[in-house]
Amino acid sequence: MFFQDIVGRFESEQTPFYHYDLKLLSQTLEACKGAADSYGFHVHYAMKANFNRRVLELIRDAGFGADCVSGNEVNKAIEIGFAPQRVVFAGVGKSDKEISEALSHNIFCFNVESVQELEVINDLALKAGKKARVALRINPNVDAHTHHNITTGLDENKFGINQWELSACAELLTRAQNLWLEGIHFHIGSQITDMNVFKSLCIKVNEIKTWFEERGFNLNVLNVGGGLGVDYYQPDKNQVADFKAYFDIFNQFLERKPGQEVHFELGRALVAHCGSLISRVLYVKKGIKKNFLILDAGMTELMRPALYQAYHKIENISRPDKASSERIKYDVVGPICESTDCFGKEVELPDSERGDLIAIRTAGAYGEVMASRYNLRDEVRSVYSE
Ligand SMILES: Cc1ncc(COP(=O)(O)O)c(C=O)c1O
Ligand SMILES: N[C@@H](CCCC[NH3+])C(=O)O
Repeated sequence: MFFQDIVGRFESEQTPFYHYDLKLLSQTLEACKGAADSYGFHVHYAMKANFNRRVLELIRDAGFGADCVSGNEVNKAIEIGFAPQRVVFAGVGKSDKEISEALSHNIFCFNVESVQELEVINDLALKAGKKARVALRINPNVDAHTHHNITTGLDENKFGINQWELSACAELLTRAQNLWLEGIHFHIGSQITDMNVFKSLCIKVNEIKTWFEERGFNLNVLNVGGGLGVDYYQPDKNQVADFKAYFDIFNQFLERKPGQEVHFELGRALVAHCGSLISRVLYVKKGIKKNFLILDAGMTELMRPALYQAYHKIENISRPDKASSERIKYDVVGPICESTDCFGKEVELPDSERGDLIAIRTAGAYGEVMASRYNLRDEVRSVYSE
């Protein structure tokens, strides 16, 4: 059992808290970096997945760049010590203030999501007396075959520049004095587990890259975004994602010229498994139709189940011995005043009692960062093991 060695230490901690296994994080980073390096690929960590300081420091030290989606993320990446030339800034609604600040940091590149944004960055760069490096985030209309709410690369999505606007971009780039085109950028969605999706993406990227090159544009960078999924059902079996298989697809199907760099923006696959939300059973309610385990953590600490009906494995880590004996079905819920505040329905667990510690697994990505103070909850704490 994953927590066997440390559950004693958790007893004295005030719950709920996020637990980060920094050793597992390091192993994951090493596996990813090794696989990427073997093809000469560059990975920018998608900070939106988790911007916990300790997590970021390890990622910085492992040699990753940072992919940011707000001015505050850019500032934090710089403050933590990511080199500005390894920082990229995407986002469909960058404010003038955010753009100007990022320009002042001399970040590597803006991933630009509309024709109008290109104009604005050009104007702001002119005012700042700079040349802004940009990549065009293009919406490739490739279906990521993931949850509808985390799909980003279809025509119906707000993200990226539509393909019918490419001529307008090309025209603008030819006359804009303060823009420098670095490359093209794509991100089609998250929690993608079907590798054929990435193959389809490569085919589309090749097509769009050719379109630009035929018009005389030189693309230094092909940025294919992130999206690699993890196994939420068997976190112990598949603790480290198969980065080799993932990068293999791009090595095989993406056409790149000598000197052309391939960039990735992985978030979830790097940090999901190292984090768990640890909570305590406050009450056990045995009903006629249902049994409820009421925890001291709720959707305010981990929003994914309420937002996407996402599955997270739930374990009673105070009672590992009973795993093979009688199990009871519980709806595992939080204290928040919302009916969707539920981590799992009909979850089979050992007969549980008030005070038991419950682990909600694979919560390192889009967990702590999406926490809220709704119901005036305390800010969620973090505990680490190395
Ligand atoms: C532009 C961009 N890049 C990278 C990511 C990271 O995605 P993931 O955590 O699925 O790897 C996201 C989030 O989906 C994103 O919007
Ligand atoms: N927040 C989402 C992923 C969205 C990624 C950002 N585009 C999740 O929890 O799965």
